[in-house]
Amino acid sequence: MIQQLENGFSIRPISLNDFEEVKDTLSALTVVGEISPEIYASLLKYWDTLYLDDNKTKVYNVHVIVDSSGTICAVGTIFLEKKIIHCGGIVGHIEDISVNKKCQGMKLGKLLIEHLTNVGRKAGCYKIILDCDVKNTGFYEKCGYSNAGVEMQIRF
Ligand SMILES: CC(=O)SCCNC(=O)CCNC(=O)[C@H](O)C(C)(C)COP(=O)(O)OP(=O)(O)OC[C@H]1O[C@@H](n2cnc3c(N)ncnc32)[C@H](O)[C@@H]1OP(=O)(O)O
Repeated sequence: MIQQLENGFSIRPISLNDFEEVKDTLSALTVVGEISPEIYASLLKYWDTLYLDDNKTKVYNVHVIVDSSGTICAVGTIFLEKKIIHCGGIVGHIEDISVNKKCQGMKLGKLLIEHLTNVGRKAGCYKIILDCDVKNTGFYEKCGYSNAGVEMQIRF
């Protein structure tokens, strides 16, 4: 399931061996904190158990962009939520988008969003949504997204 992108980059689902590089790449987004290789492995195993009704489309699609040497440059997720409304429709949630600091500004973020959006479109999503900081709205607009409201949260 490796897909070639431009300039020697490619995109593929996350794998067990990606542990350290994915943590490093996610640190451009937020504090990753303590997570053991065992918990990482069980998370990947859990994601591998969840499929939509077609038994082919994964609910959790966590994908990485790698360069020609195989080094991870970006990571991002689309989670596919099956709903009651819209006739049992599917909403895609784009989450945890992070481009390694060394690779920012090289259009990898845009390629990643386009790829994940395509995963959602192919799965039959009637919409794809995401939360982001105001400073990133310009980036998502360049990816075809538009402002659709306000994020609310309660933190524990
Ligand atoms: C749902 C979520 O996870 S939101 C969290 C997003 N992630 C983060 O904030 C983590 C740290 N930042 C990053 O990982 C990256 O900088 C990202 C994901 C915001 C952008 O990825 P990059 O690879 O650096 O951006 P990319 O090179 O693809 O830029 C595509 C276009 O968007 C523009 N752009 C990039 N970032 C921004 C921004 N913050 N504001 C406005 N425009 C932007 C670029 O100039 C480019 O425009 P162009 O096509 O006209 O030349």
